Amino acid sequence: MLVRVAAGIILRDDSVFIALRKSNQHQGGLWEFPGGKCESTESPESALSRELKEECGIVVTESSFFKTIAHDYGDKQVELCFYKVTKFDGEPMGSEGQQASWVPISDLSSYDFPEANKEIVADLLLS
Ligand SMILES: Nc1nc2c([nH]c(=O)n2[C@H]2C[C@H](O)[C@@H](COP(=O)(O)OP(=O)(O)OP(=O)(O)O)O2)c(=O)[nH]1
Ligand SMILES: [Mg+2]
Repeated sequence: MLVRVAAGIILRDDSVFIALRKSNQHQGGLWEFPGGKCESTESPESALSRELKEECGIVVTESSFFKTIAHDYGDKQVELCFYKVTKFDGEPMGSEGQQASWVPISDLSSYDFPEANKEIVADLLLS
């Protein structure tokens, strides 16, 4: 099963907004950049805006494509399109009851992310 996912690296000053995946979800208990699956005819940009509205309550007003990462989890193959979200309306929160918070980019290595995110986290730590 291959799923296309759009995820937002929501940035403000030197911090990034991350959320904890619920224990019953795939890769549960790990931190993520909020986002979700692209619907069949949906562009990644549209999926990003829709998912960040649903999951974090923000309206994306400026974003730029960062990187695509393909990863095989064995039970699931994902193609993750990461976008940097640099402007948005509203204050992000965990709208679906998930734990979420702003963390300094320099602290990202203290959080456990899914395997597919390791390269992105490394890129951010270097930037
Ligand atoms: N959103 C997000 N998903 C990630 C990241 N890293 C990573 O491996 N994934 C994987 C976990 C899931 O298999 C998939 C995303 O699916 P999802 O569960 O967020 O999708 P969704 O929001 O549409 O959720 P649902 O309604 O189908 O439960 O991508 C990440 O940083 N952000
Ligand atoms: Mg999601």
